[in-house]
Amino acid sequence: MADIIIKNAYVLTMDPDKGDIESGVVVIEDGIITEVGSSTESTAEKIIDAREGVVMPGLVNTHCHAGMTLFRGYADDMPLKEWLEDHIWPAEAQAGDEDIYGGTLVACLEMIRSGTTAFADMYIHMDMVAQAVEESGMRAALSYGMLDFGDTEKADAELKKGTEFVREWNGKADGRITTMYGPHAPNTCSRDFLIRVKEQAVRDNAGIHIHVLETEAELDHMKENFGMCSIHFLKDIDFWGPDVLAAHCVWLSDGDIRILAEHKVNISHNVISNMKLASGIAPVAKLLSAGANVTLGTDGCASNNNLDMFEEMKTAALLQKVSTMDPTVLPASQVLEMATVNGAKALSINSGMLKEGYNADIIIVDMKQPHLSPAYDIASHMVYAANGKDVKTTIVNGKILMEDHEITCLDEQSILERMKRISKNLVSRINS
Ligand SMILES: CSC[C@H]1O[C@@H](n2cnc3c(O)ncnc32)[C@H](O)[C@@H]1O
Ligand SMILES: [Zn+2]
Repeated sequence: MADIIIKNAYVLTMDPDKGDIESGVVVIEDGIITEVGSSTESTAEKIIDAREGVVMPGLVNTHCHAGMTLFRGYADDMPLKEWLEDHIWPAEAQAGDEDIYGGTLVACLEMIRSGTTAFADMYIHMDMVAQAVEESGMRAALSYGMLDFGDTEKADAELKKGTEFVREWNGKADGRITTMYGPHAPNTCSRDFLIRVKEQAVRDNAGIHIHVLETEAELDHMKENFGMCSIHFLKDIDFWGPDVLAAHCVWLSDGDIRILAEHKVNISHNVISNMKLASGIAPVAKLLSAGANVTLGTDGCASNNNLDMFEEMKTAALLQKVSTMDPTVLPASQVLEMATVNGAKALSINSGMLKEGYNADIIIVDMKQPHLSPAYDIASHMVYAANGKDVKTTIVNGKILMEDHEITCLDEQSILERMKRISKNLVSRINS
């Protein structure tokens, strides 16, 4: 007998071999999708009637700092350097284990509610982040964010912490947690440190998550100090490869785009954060044309200021169209691919499609709503008309984390109460 059968659904499989199914079923057993389309199986522990709903793969958020829900609305309307150096970093220095744990739980609630089933995170107090992810039921690729600023003692300590985290948590939570190395950026990590991180990641067979060319200031810094941009600098030290997840990638030349595509680097496009911090417009249409694996991420809550991947999809499509003055770029189907199939590939997880043998990371979107009516083209609605609040059911690894808008995996009220308490205490510590 199956664990879950979802029936009577419009199934947006994202599987190119199968396409969409008007009224089909998805069967789940032991956390894995065992059938999609039609099924001979009619009994299951749980049957979900998804009539008037769209069943699709959960969205994959490829760049996040989940604990930063703590700083949602804390420092707005300024450029990255000032935002980080004068506000966020001093505030993070005051945050402790309890704060990051509480902030990450809020992020998990927000992501589950808005249809994200997996995310890549780079942050601090990572044992607490991993504990929160384990409890939430979500899937995540976690990395401890390391900065050395050229200080060799700090570099040693940071790499030790990063390595311990990678080794301790990889494969934990029934395989839902995987780990990566997280050197912060080429302008906050020294050349030697980045070389050591790459060597360590290769030894541990782990991926690397890094911010790259987010701002023009980074480009200027790299040119002044190394005579080349971050993309060429990282190429020079043999850093690039399909194991790397590069967030932002805004300030790219055509040559940089070729390097990223040739080395099969995964790129996380963080359009809303880039717009809010006025960092610039990433050349996403060109990256996709060059064959790069472009995915979507929200970045942290302090530069977005939410974790809704539906907003990210729509904004990514619209900004590329208007900035290239070409309405044909980033059509809805391609944006959906970025948020599902491409994201799963970047995190090396067997998710992102509804297909036999894939992880049962699935969401159901409620279509019985004025803003989704009529429904000629489901992909169009998912990108241009829907939002995170339309997600009514979220399943990860075959476990229901939200059903009919009701969170089933976490105690939502107590998490929100905890956030009130910890944020108040944190701000009073920062201001004292
Ligand atoms: C050391 S953990 C990660 C580190 O990154 C900071 N951060 C958050 N958003 C951004 C961004 O857009 N660019 C660069 N760094 C960012 C976060 O506050 C943590 O300190
Ligand atoms: Zn970031």
